[in-house]
Amino acid sequence: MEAPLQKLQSVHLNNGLLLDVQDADNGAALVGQLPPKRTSSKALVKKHRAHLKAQEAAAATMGNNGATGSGSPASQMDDPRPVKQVVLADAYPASTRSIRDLEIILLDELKVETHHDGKGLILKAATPAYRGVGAVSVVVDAAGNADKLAIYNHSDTSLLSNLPEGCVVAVKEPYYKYNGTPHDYMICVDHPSDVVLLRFNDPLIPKALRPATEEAKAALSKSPEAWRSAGDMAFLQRDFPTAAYCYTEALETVSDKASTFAADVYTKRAGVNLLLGRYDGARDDALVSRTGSAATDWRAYFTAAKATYGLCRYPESRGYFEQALSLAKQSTPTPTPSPPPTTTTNAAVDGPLQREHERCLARLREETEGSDAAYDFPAMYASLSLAKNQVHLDRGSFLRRTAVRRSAFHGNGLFALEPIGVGELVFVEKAAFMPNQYYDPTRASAALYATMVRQMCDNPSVAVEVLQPLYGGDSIVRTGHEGELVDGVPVVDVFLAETIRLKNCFSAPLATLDDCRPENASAGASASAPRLMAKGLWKHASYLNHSCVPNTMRSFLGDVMISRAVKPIAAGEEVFQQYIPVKADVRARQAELQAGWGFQCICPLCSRDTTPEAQAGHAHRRTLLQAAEKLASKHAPHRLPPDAAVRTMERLARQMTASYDETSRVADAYGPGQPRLGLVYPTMWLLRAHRCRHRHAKVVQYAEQTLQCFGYSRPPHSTDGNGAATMYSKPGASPLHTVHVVSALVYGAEAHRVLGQADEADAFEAAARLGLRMVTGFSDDLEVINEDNMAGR
Ligand SMILES: C[S@@+](CC[C@H](N)C(=O)[O-])C[C@H]1O[C@@H](n2cnc3c(N)ncnc32)[C@H](O)[C@@H]1O
Repeated sequence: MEAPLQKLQSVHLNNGLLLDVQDADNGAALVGQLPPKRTSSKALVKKHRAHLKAQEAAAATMGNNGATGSGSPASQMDDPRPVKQVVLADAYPASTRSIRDLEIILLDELKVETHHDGKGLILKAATPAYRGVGAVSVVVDAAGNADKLAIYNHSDTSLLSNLPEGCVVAVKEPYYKYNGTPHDYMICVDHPSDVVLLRFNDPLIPKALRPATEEAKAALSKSPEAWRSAGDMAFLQRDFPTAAYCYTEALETVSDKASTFAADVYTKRAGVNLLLGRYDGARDDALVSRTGSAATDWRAYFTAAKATYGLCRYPESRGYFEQALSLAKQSTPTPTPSPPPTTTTNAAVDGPLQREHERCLARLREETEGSDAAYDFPAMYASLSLAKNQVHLDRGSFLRRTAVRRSAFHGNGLFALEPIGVGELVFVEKAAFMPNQYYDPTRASAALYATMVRQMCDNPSVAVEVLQPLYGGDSIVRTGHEGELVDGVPVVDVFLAETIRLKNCFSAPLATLDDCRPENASAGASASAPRLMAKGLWKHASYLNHSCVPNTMRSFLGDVMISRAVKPIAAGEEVFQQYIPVKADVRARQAELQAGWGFQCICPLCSRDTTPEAQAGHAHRRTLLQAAEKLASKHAPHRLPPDAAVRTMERLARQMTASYDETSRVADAYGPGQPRLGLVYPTMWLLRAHRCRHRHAKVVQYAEQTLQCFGYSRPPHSTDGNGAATMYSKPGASPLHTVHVVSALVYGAEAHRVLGQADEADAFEAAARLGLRMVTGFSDDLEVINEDNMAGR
């Protein structure tokens, strides 16, 4: 399999610099060939050491200068680790074969720009690694050949992320890359599962690569007890990856895996795995560590409960908590004789175990009840803080009202399992992955990719749940072995991870509620200063197909996505979301969907907008809209625009209305209940301009017109309190709900009240409150969208 040479880029997350842009043209002639000349081992090591020295010196100089800005060692400690940006054009699958089934070759057999299918390398790191976007070291093979090895995407929890000097690794089905300058090549490992750390006494290691020093030889003959002590030492130094490694060696070398010694080491490794976020391993180790004695087994179940809590598998976690509680009670049941008679002195039961169990029960309540009360959204909102790193909220996912089914639109979709009323929760989902990094889109994407890959490497079950089922485009190849353990590590295909990320991730503000405030709504919206958002992946929401006029709306509180119905949804009906805010111009929005997600939308809005009759008036309406936008750019509506500007905008709105009316006469388009999105902009401008001038009757007029532009009728009065829901529930209509609908309702209510029309004002206000809850996920505080709060801006 020969990959074409591509321009390869690496993105440095700390400063967004492109670090490694190569012009690969010089290497094109060498594709599939042995390199004409090899650099000697001595020269490679010398150059590498010089490079390391220069890096150290640069770091020391920056430190001495007291540099604390981005790029300084101090700031890099806090910054996310650099990450390689994978280039999908270069995609190749991860190896799914054991190193033991591959033909072992030598470095001088590697061909340039070639994936060596069916082949493997056994290599020893001859130098300490240089760490940038990956770990780069000089490696040697059994014949004494040397070359450079770069491994990317390794989790910090693995010793391989540092590629320590002296370690011996197996590289499966290696890719040999031309590095852009003459005679410069490198073995490039993108998939973390394509490289495996070998134990020093692994029979695969050729004699020439076996430990030479007395110290290393002594390590080979270390007793299980000595490995355990080494693990304890590393643990005390908080070097958890090394501790896990040592405990593993202790377990590999102990003869009786069922001994109390082994149980003790399993317990220790479970604890370390828990600290490292390797929850699958923590649970498995904890369960293996059971000895049949209640006095120790309650701890094993407690660890298993915490590990499965970390994986958000609350029913399983509750099971372990219950076992832990029951055993803990048995182990030290010392009832106190004096009152109260039922209390025990068991600190575990009364302390952390009980507390953690209750926390788990709270998650289960959220998952099953899914009510506003169970979640307490205002408390979630109040707890959010970027500065304090509080964006990951401790909450369960309420998913039971919807399920994945085959969709008539595309592949799988999400379907309602029961009727869902307007404004009700459709689902609430905690992100599977969402780094706490609110960046511009490129850096936020890189951060999400890195988080996904690391968490999947650390937890095979997570890799299976993501890499096997989620849609990743039509061209991606799956082997069916994603997440499977091969040579002790889960198969993680980083190109597949990236394409899944691309198709399924969502951008999330810290809180949608804050995004709705007029003073924030336009902030950071330009291309040169894009709005800062985190990117995350929500597994259940990944099944949502798009509609420009969807029946749900999403909002965010930290890493929790809230989905509410904006129309009544019948049992069995497909649930849709809007992937991106809908543009009035159908060609522009179709182009965006095609470019981002590869499909042509056929929702009711797009179907109508693309008929020949609708298209006939399209060019005219676009010209009118451009004129309206130009006028609005000169005169902000809330800053008392001159009369002439108001008259011009009214004329443009009339002309636009006439154009829609004309289309509506000849086709089933743009009638009542069908949005006229081109009119939204001028109508909203007029609504705000008249509000600013206190022309209340005009405000009412344009509030109603704005509602019509989105496909709604004015909210009816009702004595039973259902008027608001009625507005959003018109059968057969395909309206579009946005925060602008809420603004129109709020300003309409305000004007009605000033005009003494209390019933109308109440109806508008009730509809606004319901509408705002759907937009923000929970709040109906209309003060949030009051434009008066941004006076002077
Ligand atoms: C996040 S996935 C949605 C779930 C996907 N249908 C599945 O089978 O898992 C996004 C992909 O679904 C497809 N898709 C979403 N909405 C669509 C629509 N309205 N019409 C056609 N394809 C759609 C596109 O291929 C898009 O890249």
